[in-house]
Amino acid sequence: MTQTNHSQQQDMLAKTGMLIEALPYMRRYSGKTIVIKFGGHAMGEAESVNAFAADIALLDQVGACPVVVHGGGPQIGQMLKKLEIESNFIDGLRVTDEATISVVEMVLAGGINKALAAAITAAGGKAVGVSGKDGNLITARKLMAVPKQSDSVIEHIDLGFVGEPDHIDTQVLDALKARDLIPVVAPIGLGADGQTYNINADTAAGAIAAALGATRMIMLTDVAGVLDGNGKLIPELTISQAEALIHDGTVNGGMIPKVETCIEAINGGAEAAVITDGRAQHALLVELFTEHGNGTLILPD
Ligand SMILES: Nc1ncnc2c1ncn2[C@@H]1O[C@H](COP(=O)(O)OP(=O)(O)O)[C@@H](O)[C@H]1O
Ligand SMILES: CC(=O)N[C@@H](CCC(=O)OP(=O)(O)O)C(=O)O
Repeated sequence: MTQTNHSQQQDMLAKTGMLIEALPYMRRYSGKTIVIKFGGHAMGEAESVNAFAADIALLDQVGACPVVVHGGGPQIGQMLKKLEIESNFIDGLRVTDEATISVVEMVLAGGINKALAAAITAAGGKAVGVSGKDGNLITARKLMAVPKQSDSVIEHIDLGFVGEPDHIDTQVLDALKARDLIPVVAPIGLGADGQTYNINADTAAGAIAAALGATRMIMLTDVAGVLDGNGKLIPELTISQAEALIHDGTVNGGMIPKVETCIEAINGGAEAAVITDGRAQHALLVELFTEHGNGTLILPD
């Protein structure tokens, strides 16, 4: 036997071992809905999109029901810059005027949504891209920014066409899932007033996970998960423990809305949520098909 054949054989044996270890977890998620939020930062280059797409196709092939909700903040920013449209964020939300909402919809629903559905399909899954405007999936209401006290005057901040989900109609998702099609959702909502709203992708994923009663909502971001005061990953948190970390300031900045969204998703009907690093290779598969996963698992109390 040549050296190459020997090492190929070793490699195959290692892969088989991994497969055998993963089998019970694959069974655990068979027929279960997994909502995955794929953020614009986690997307990075085409390579990361293709790797993510392959993981989603595999999840589908082993019998789980993945539902992808994607972001695209950095990509929207690039397009706005190209078009010389100024863009500002308040508390992590993009102030969205009329010109901006057209660009947001074009980039999310027109560009990223279709590219992601095509990548998953090319990887062997059959994905269908929709936006929250399709089949009343996300009915949105204008998001009223939390008023801030400044010199005892309450400042109301108008974010323009930024919305929050008012109602999720799961019919479109249920129909796709029933035909073994993988839904890929762009976080755009339609108001009862006919207005198109820009919705933060984390918020949209949380609302969809709650409405579907998902077994897991997995948020792929660019940190390992929720970190403690020493920067060490916390593998598991109950809702009360997560709330305490927000309260004492350990969880701050962009991690606050992420953890809050996980808590809301669980309180709304999802079984558990995970925050993990989407840049790590096969983050999704490691999370679901190994005993301890690799991020922070948030569970009900
Ligand atoms: N306790 C914490 N654990 C992990 N990240 C934290 C924590 N507190 C604040 N953060 C910050 O939150 C960021 C993640 O939020 P954000 O940048 O909004 O993610 P995304 O772009 O994926 O939506 C981290 O990069 C980190 O700087
Ligand atoms: C209201 C609001 O801020 N919407 C976001 C929607 C995209 C998003 O959330 O993308 P990431 O997950 O990549 O950040 C935006 O316009 O950037």
